[in-house]
Amino acid sequence: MNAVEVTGVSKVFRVAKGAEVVALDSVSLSVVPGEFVSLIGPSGCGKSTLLRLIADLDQPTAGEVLVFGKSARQARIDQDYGIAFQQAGLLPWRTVTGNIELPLELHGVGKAARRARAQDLLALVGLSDFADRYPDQLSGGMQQRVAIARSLAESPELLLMDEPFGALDEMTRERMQTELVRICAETGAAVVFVTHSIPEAVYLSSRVVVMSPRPGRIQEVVTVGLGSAGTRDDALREDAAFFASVKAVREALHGDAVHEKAPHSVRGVETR
Ligand SMILES: Nc1ncnc2c1ncn2[C@@H]1O[C@H](COP(=O)(O)OP(=O)(O)OP(=O)(O)O)[C@@H](O)[C@H]1O
Repeated sequence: MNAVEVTGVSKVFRVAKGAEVVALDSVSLSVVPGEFVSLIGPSGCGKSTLLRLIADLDQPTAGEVLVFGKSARQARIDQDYGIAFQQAGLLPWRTVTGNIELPLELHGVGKAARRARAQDLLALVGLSDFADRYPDQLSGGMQQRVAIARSLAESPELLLMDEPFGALDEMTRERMQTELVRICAETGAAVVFVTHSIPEAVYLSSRVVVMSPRPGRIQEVVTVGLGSAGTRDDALREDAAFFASVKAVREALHGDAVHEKAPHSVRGVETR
């Protein structure tokens, strides 16, 4: 059974004066268990919309979204996935441990079990020494690591991540990417990951889904053959195979620019 099955999904937003924005048009995508899939594409191509539909934070205008064979709504009710978005979204009045324990607390997990789980997760993201700090006492990168730990609290088999490293400096970002790959290898979670960074998408993913805007469609899916998550380390960033995949994704994105130009020139000819 697929972790995510998106079939023929369209999303139309009604905006001012009856106008419509076709954010997604007939998008289909399958993500198998344990697979890391990135969504990349120009601003406004519908990446966040697609992730929000999978997370049932919004509903499709047409088509179907299944998560582990259930409706998106049922999967949300059953908390079948963890979510980490760009803003860490931590509760400022709770300690790091309190934030990580929150989803467990909401599901009635006992105090001792919650504490033990939080300690494991803090070790996993390298923040054991910061368990009793408050979010505003941490750097942005540390806060995002806490958010990732929280998204992993219930050992989800699926993580939905929308630019979780977007605000980080390049060095912290690369370290976080390495940590995320390690975490996924350890937990076997599938991931749907939205990013603007080609190297980030290539480093993390087994497949990179390249999207195009107006209307948002899947333009190309680039398979990245860089080995399993467990074998990906920093040396990979200097590897010829890595650069080849970066080039393939870049070309897929540039293909979009070529497609966009063509109709304009045709229209120009028609109006003359
Ligand atoms: N709630 C909304 N109401 C109206 N239009 C929306 C809404 N949410 C998204 N859109 C529109 O849908 C399109 C896709 O937006 P979305 O945020 O999914 O793109 P994106 O690829 O994630 O962009 P970015 O890379 O800039 O984050 C855009 O044209 C956006 O303006």
